Amino acid sequence: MINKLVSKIKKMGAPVVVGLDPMLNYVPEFVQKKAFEEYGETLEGAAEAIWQFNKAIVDQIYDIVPAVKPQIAMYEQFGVPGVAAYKKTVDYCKSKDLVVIGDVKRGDIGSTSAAYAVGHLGKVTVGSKKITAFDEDFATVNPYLGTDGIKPFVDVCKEEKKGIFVLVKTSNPSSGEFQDRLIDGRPLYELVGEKVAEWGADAMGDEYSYVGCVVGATYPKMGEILRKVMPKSYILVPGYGAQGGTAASLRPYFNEDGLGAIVNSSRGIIAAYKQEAYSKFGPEHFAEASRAAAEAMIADIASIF
Ligand SMILES: O=C(O)c1cc(=O)[nH]c(=O)n1[C@@H]1O[C@H](COP(=O)(O)O)[C@@H](O)[C@H]1O
Repeated sequence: MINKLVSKIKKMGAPVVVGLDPMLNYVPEFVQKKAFEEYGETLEGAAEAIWQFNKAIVDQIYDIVPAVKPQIAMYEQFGVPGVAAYKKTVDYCKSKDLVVIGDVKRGDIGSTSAAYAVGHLGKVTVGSKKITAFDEDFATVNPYLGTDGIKPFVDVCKEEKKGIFVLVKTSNPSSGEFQDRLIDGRPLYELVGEKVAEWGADAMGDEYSYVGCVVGATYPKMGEILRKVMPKSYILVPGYGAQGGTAASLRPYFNEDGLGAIVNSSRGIIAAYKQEAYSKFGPEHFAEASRAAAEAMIADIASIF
């Protein structure tokens, strides 16, 4: 999948991921109303509303961006119907040939990580059959439990030719509380970065490893250092747009050839119609506003090269 991701990025000239983080209050009234008429103001109604919202946006962006990143929390908040909407979204995006990064942020003791890895990236054994469950192309993984929490994911990635993005330096304001702490004089994020390079070394695609990492757009100096620490890992860069990250600071996350990083924006794209800059679209044309915002983001990032 890393090979497919890299080739789609090259073909489209767009190192951009659209984050599908559908909060109900981003879904225009008319979409909510229709879903509630059918299913009532219920979890099923909410799940239908976010699914219809996602579908309209995906139809507008699948030909200009290589990948999407559905954030499972936004679906899980609606319980079982929400998780069904997550799976429907994953399947629909794959049918449109988008690379799907499941933002599930898993990681546990080895045996539990193995179950997460199988459920999200691999195949689960049921009697004599092996069945895919969520079947995303990539998953985000939390490294706090160390090597035995990561290895089951890497094993499944090698089997299935899928990938993971390991949290190394997150975009949020408190990320330094633990991640910047010095251990033997070196920040923890750097030590995690070295581990990512090690975990990924024997799980190589053509140019990049199946093991990528996450480094927030809000910490560009660290992005520059981490690019060198993990030369073969693709960097998933969240924090552009709504969290204040700008294209101007993103050049060091990329390699010389313009590859090596992919930048996510969620709210900035999916709720674009609520922004002044895209207000001309109005709520009825929310998905066209998302396309315009994605085009603007692609142009903004292209301008740094
Ligand atoms: O793993 C992530 O994607 C992630 C890591 C990180 O350090 N910061 C971060 O914002 N994210 C996710 O990226 C998305 C950012 O959304 P926006 O701020 O709306 O663009 C959310 O789904 C976050 O959960």
